[in-house]
Amino acid sequence: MAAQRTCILRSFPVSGAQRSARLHQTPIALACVLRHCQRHNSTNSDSQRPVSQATVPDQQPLETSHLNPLPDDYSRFIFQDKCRSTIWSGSGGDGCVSFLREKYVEEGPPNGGDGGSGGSIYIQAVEGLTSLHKLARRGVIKAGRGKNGQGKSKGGKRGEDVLLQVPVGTVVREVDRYDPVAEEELRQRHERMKGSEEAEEEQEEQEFGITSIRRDRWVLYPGANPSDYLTTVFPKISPRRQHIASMEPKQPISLDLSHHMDKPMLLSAGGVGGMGNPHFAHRAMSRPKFASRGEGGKRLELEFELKLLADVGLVGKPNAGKSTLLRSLTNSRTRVGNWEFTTLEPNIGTVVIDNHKGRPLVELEGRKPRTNFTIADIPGLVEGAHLDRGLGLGFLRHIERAGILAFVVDLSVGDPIQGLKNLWLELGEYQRMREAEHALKLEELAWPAPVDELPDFFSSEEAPEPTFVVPDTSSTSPKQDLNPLPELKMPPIHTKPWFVVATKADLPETQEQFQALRNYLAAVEKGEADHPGGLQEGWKERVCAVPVSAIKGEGVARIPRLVMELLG
Ligand SMILES: Nc1nc2c(ncn2[C@@H]2O[C@H](COP(=O)(O)OP(=O)(O)OP(=O)(O)O)[C@@H](O)[C@H]2O)c(=O)[nH]1
Ligand SMILES: [Mg+2]
Repeated sequence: MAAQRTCILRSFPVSGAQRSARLHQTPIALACVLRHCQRHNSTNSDSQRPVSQATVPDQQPLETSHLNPLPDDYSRFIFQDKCRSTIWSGSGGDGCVSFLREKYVEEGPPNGGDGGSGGSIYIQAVEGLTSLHKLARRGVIKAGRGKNGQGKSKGGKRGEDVLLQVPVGTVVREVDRYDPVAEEELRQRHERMKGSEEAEEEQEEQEFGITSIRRDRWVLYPGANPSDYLTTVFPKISPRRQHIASMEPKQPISLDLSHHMDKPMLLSAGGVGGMGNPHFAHRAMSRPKFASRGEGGKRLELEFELKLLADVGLVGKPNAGKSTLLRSLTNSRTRVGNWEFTTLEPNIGTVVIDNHKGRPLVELEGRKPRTNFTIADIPGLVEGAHLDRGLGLGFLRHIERAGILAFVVDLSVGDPIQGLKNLWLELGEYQRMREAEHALKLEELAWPAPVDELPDFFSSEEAPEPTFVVPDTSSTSPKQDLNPLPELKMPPIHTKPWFVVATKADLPETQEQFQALRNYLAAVEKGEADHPGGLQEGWKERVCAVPVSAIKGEGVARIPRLVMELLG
């Protein structure tokens, strides 16, 4: 076993399998990776043999090309579909204590500048990104802190904003939050509710506590003694937020970024800068020797989950030719190989239908003309994938949102009709799993929150305003982890339009198989045969099979036209 492991490490440096092993760390997945490696090694051992040789035993081996590449001719695609990040919006800079100093002006008026506000965090879903790995790598993300104000009424510089760009189809969910402004509001409210007398007593008891609170909120003139924090009479100011904070999403954050966003969206506004000493000047105190500190930045712990958003999802058994089909339709350089589980991570490709001439080939009624559409290729589904065989059903979530499903069946292996039925069976199981999951989440939500979780002072007559309710930020409560992702409004899989791509039609003795498949689909369309998934309400309006030889690029031109018809 040790020798085998060493062999994997040495002979599989391209890291596709290693990445996958990290992603799917189940024994089954690991077994698949091992199998993959063994196959990879066996391919390497007779490395000069063209890939298609095994597929076409009696024919001349096809020349290597874009559609029949060597096993090493593929682009590396780093894929990560889930990650958790901690983001900190920037704290505001402190206000400045300063006074005008000029010749003949002995005691000038205060002129301390305000602190700059902290940087905010924005999010934007953009087309073209297909993975969350860049975000995952960043770990803790911090926006810049605002600079402190300076003398001569110079305001501090704003902190740097941070923009998080994520792929379209990302779901963002809040796990935990720490908001110092909300905490301060809560503290002040608590004080008010307790009554001034009690508060005074408490103040005396907790002198040290008060000192630290005051130190957190106020800046004294340079050279002041620490005891001055107790003797100085500070005005009462309530915590402040930047105006843009009103544009933050409602808490707890749950976003479904299913469209390309032209403009970034505010996720967390930075803390507002502190006020310089001129703000506190009044008739009784014309030269205040203190300024306020900037508000602290907010911490958000967010979970990101990507569900690829493609127009068409390719579903097929391993080695059916899905990736070759993707290569023939798009410029994708996804890996192709004559062994199962060549594809271990989803791939997405764009089919350009306007020939780069700026005029769309297909105009859709009442919709913006499309110049392209996207196709997602996922790892193959083996029989019994719902029992976690092969790579399981997990990757199906990436085609869950696809508008159209394309079932890729290999005409050269077994009965294509049975193959199609098996694929539908797995889809049906996946749909059932999703429904059960959904029901479970609804059940969890229906449970009322235990009363003892609420802070004790909430039980008094005055009900708290919702904005002041801050979750317990000292630790991430396990209950919060159970919160479901926002429910995605998606039609059930079986109601989506679908068609069949019958591949490897160039191989001998595939004609009869295709005829049988075509007759079966015609019968399904007419209602003479059952839906392949045995679903009464399944979509069967215009089901058809397209014979192709993806490896030669033959017959594939019909697919974009068909997709555009179905999308319209
Ligand atoms: N003769 C012939 N061979 C094909 C055709 N399409 C694919 N192949 C071959 O079939 C093998 C598997 O192709 P892939 O595209 O990697 O299959 P896949 O469905 O992506 O496989 P997994 O990624 O393992 O799920 C490769 O050796 C291809 O060269 C075709 O139309 N004709
Ligand atoms: Mg593949």
